[in-house]
Order: sequence, then C-alpha cells, then structure tokens
Amino acid sequence: MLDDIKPFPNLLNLHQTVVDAFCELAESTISTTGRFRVSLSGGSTPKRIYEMLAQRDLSWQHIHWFWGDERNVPHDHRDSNFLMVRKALLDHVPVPEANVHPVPVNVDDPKAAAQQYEATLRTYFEGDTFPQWDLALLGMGDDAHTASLFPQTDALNESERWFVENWVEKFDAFRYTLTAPAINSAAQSWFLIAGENKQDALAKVFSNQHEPQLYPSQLVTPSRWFICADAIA
Ligand SMILES: O=C(O)[C@H](O)[C@@H](O)[C@H](O)[C@H](O)COP(=O)(O)O
Repeated sequence: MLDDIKPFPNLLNLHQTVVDAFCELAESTISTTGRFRVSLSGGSTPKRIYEMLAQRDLSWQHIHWFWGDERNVPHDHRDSNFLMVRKALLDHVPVPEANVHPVPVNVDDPKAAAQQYEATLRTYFEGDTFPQWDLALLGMGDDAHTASLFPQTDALNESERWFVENWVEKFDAFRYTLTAPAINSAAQSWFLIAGENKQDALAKVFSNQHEPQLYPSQLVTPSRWFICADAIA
C-alpha cells in the first residue's frame, strides 16, 4: 500500500472522518463559490456516510447531488442508487428538488438515458472539458471496479464521453457510469473502501502492475483514500 495511506482502525472512525471532511469541504466550497457539486457513489460503504450526513446542518440549498453511476432499474427498485440516497439522506433534509439530478434511467433504452444524462451534465458543467465536480465519492468492489467501471467492459476505454451505458456480462445487464476522465476531472475524489474482502483488490490496485482492464480503479487518481479492513455491519 502507498506509504502515506493509513487504514482507519475501525469503520466508525472512517465514517466520522469522511462526514466531517465532507461537511468542511462543502461549507468552504460554498463560501467561496456559492455552490457544491457532488457525484455520489452507490454501495453500502457510502450509504452510512449519507445517513450520517442527514444528521448534520449543511447549506442544503447550495448543494447539488449527482450520481456517478446507476443501475438500469427504475428509481423505486430496491437496487436503485437513487432510491438508496433518497432513503438515506435526501428524504430527511431540506434539499430543493431542483438540486437533485438523478440518472434518467430508461430500462429499455439505456443508451438514450446515458446520452440524456450526459447532456444534463454538459449543460450544468457548461464550458468544462470534463465535469469539474467539487467532490466525487467512489466505492470499490472486490473486483477492483469503481463506479460501474467493471473489469473488461467497454466503458474502460472511453476517453471522450462523460457518462455512458456499460454492458456488464456478469450481471447480464447494463449499468450507467461516469467515464474515468469524467471522474478524474473532479477537484476532490475520495475512495471509500471498507471490508476484508477488498484488501486483495486494493493490493492489486496499488501494485506496480498497471492493468486497468483487470483493475479499473487504477484508472482513477483520487485525492484521498479512506480505507478500513472492517466489514460493513
Ligand atoms: O453502484 C454501485 O454499487 C457502486 O457505485 C459501486 O461502485 C460500489 O461503490 C462498489 O461496488 C462498492 O460497494 P460497497 O461499498 O457496497 O462494497
């Protein structure tokens, strides 16, 4: 592991540190620019962060919520990342509806839905080469995927588009995801990685073997790593 990355002693400590850092970054960004644009990750690790953020007092009217990836399911489906964030956070705090930018999932035409979301992003981040997120939150799977950039999938090779549909053989389904350049354009990008089952993938990501087709998280150059070997309860 890179020498300057120290795993957190336990999950509570990781979660508390991330939530404090999120609040600090959000408020400092809002005080200088008047807004805070965050790309959210799905998964169980970030979910606890969202639940804890719901307990904090933030300038909700100045924060804009986007999704870094989404499943190809309706927004009321149990696997929806939008539903997860809504239940964990957005339903409990005074966020203006106009500040919530979910992926316009179209189960039957994921290509059109991805193009529509990319158009939304390009409008919101008008003039940017790639979206200038103030913060991109990222998880990592035990196969070293991040967002929905899974090993040996087409989206790994995308260098122009911001947001794409991505066929994932092992799920026999499409996913929606930011491309690597559209993640790396963030001012701050944080990996939130918890669980003993992630440690092998992490070792591969940190190794000198640069094989992003196998370890897609190697495509991302994050600002911070929040790592803990504790499993999610
Ligand atoms: O839609 C998703 O599932 C996520 O965006 C995905 O990239 C997730 O972050 C990782 O799979 C880690 O998930 P856990 O934190 O649950 O291990």
